[in-house]
Amino acid sequence: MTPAARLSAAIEVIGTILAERRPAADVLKDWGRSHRFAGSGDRAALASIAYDTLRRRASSAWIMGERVGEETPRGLVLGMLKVARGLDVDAIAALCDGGRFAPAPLSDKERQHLSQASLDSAPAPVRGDYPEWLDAPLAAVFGEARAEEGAALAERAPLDLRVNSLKGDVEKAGELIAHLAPAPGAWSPLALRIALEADGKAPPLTSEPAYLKGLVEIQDEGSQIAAILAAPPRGGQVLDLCAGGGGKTLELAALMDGAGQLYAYDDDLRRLAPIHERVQRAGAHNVQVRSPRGKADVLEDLAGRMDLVLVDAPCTGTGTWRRNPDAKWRMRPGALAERVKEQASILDAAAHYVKLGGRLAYVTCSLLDEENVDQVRGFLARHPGFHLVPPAEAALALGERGITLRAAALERPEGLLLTPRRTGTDGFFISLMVRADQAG
Ligand SMILES: C[S@@+](CC[C@H](N)C(=O)[O-])C[C@H]1O[C@@H](n2cnc3c(N)ncnc32)[C@H](O)[C@@H]1O
Repeated sequence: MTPAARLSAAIEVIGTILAERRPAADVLKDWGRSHRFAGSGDRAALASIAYDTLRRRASSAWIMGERVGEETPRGLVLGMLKVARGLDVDAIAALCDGGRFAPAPLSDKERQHLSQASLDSAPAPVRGDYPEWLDAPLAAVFGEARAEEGAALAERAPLDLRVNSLKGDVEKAGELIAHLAPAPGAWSPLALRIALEADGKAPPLTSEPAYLKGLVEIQDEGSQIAAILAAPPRGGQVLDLCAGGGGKTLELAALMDGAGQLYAYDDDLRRLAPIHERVQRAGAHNVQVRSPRGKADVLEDLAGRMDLVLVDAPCTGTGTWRRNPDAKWRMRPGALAERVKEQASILDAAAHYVKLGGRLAYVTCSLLDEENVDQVRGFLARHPGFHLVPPAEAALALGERGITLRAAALERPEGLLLTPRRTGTDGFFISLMVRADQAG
């Protein structure tokens, strides 16, 4: 396919994503199935145009004189070429030459917008590329910086790896994947960062021997920091209550040096399923997966026994918009209210497993106070036996890097908030509490 034909295909795909409100990945997969002639390079280029357009939806629409919700797929893609890829009007016109598979030539109005419009006077939700209804919640957290925070969340995310210390060290991993030019992480001593290719494509990491042998895992550095700050004690008893596919479970196991016992639970059997194979691959022998079994209480024997309970809570995922740009436009106020309710109930359940002197780590990949500091305040009010661990103390788990992390992150008494703009990671909130009183 020519670059112009890829552009036409992207306009069609964006039209379907917006009209049917379906996840971009599904629509792109369907497109690939019904266009078998397209090669992997075409599919990757198309995905890259579609995701960049979704990342910059509000600013792309603004540039073309349109508004989110009333915009045209063509306007969005053309606007994106200017705001995200920096193409000038002549370069865009050259792609839209009206040829057989190319988009129609630019109209005078489109030419005018592409050559003259700017984001300078645009409101924060446009400059930050997020839905208008989230302006007030984001302003409550970031104030005047919300547009810059949003803009950083509208960038492409790098590919972060975590070296599995149960299988080897950073040097060994670095040698095995030297051809991918990994750079050390800024905070996590076991993080390696791989730059994306020009079109935003990530290398096929899961086919690398280092991955197949369990020496490296794919994990955003923010997620890595969350598990490090949770500081699972070596030889201790730890419960990962919302383990999902086991991203943090594997890291906790490595931080525990494979000693002690780590229980991994998730109330969704399907989400938990990949953990079995991942635990094997990682050589994480101290992990015991507790799968839900109908109404049976599969964690009953752990009550009051845990040195650490990690609640990596279900959340709106506002901190991961770089990786899921279509999710930010699908998010609705009702979903936020729903997550807040779930989080409070999971936190209450988690308290039950923490032993006296044990800790509760609350983590979300959300940026919103409702899911973060408010949630922690609510929990402490309902559970007076728990006290906050000051973020300064929690950050000590990172040694000297903890000092710079605190300076970079948004620090509140309840915890630390990492963001792409501040820490170059996905957005993560991390709060630590200790059970100081039997009352719980
Ligand atoms: C943010 S994800 C976990 C990601 C995972 N810890 C990782 O690092 O890959 C949140 C998880 O919480 C699970 N969950 C939701 N409600 C739950 C509940 N009441 N008890 C346990 N897990 C729950 C969801 O199924 C989901 O897998």
